[in-house]
Amino acid sequence: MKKQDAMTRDNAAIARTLNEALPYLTRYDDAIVVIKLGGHAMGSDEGMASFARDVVLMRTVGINPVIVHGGGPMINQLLERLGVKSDFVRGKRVTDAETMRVVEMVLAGEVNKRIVQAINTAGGRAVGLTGKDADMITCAQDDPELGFVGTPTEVDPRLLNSLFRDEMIPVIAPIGTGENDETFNINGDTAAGAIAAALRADRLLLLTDVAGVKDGTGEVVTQLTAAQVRAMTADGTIAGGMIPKTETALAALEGGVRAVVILDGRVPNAVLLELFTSHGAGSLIRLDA
Ligand SMILES: Nc1ncnc2c1ncn2[C@@H]1O[C@H](COP(=O)(O)OP(=O)(O)O)[C@@H](O)[C@H]1O
Ligand SMILES: CC(=O)N[C@@H](CCC(=O)OP(=O)(O)O)C(=O)O
Repeated sequence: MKKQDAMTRDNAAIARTLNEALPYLTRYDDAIVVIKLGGHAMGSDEGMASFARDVVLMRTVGINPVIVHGGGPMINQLLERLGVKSDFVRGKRVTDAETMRVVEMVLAGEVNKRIVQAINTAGGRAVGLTGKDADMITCAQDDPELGFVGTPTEVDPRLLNSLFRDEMIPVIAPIGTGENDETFNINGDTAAGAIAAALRADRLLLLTDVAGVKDGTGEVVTQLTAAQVRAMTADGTIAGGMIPKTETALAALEGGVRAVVILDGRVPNAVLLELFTSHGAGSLIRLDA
């Protein structure tokens, strides 16, 4: 095929894609979409740049995106370099005072700023925060056995709402403050769920490293009700790292989030596929059918 013909064909495909996205673009106008970006879903620099462009595109078409990130693997790397041993109990990091310092340095410093910079390079205006800023996330201690691990008891969304008015993109590290001024380490999924509930978000997207919630035969279930999730947890189909994710999903739905999607963040343009096409990319969970 001649070069000119190929270009005409590519341009036609782009135009058709934009045309087909129109119903979705109008559906999500002014919607609040909270995206949890886990450490495992944060791949190469190209992957991060592509994710950042997706987020800027969302903002450009009138969505209010909020990024809540993890960074477990990056915390592990620094702890290892410092020779600090780290254990997990039921998916949560046992966090003593020294570990907490490292967690805050890595999440609020390195990881948060990497995402902020990628979004700004892509043409957005991202603002990096932790739950400490403007007293956004107040925590109670989770289980004393876990040390400085917190469960959000109150999320104040006012700062986020003012950022939306100025079309800025909040990027939030999962760290909160305790009633006695402690610094708490929050599981990234839990923090994203609590923030989404406080915002009554239209969507909470949990980006992970599997295609979605799988049934007993290993097939991804594309639509799930809260009742189905409970049944699949009770019979052991949902296990391991998927448990905190589905628990977060149910808590967020009960807190007023309209729908939660668990999807593979490593798939290029996963967020756009989910929001703007009929090929929803993962498992959509709602309270009722
Ligand atoms: N029913 C299920 N469907 C999909 N994944 C499941 C299921 N049950 C357990 N899992 C496990 O949950 C993992 C996702 O959790 P996790 O590794 O903690 O994600 P992340 O690091 O992105 O937070 C999957 O890689 C898979 O091994
Ligand atoms: C309490 C707790 O476990 N906090 C997590 C916070 C980071 C996180 O959640 O990172 P991922 O999303 O990449 O797993 C931790 O210390 O690893």
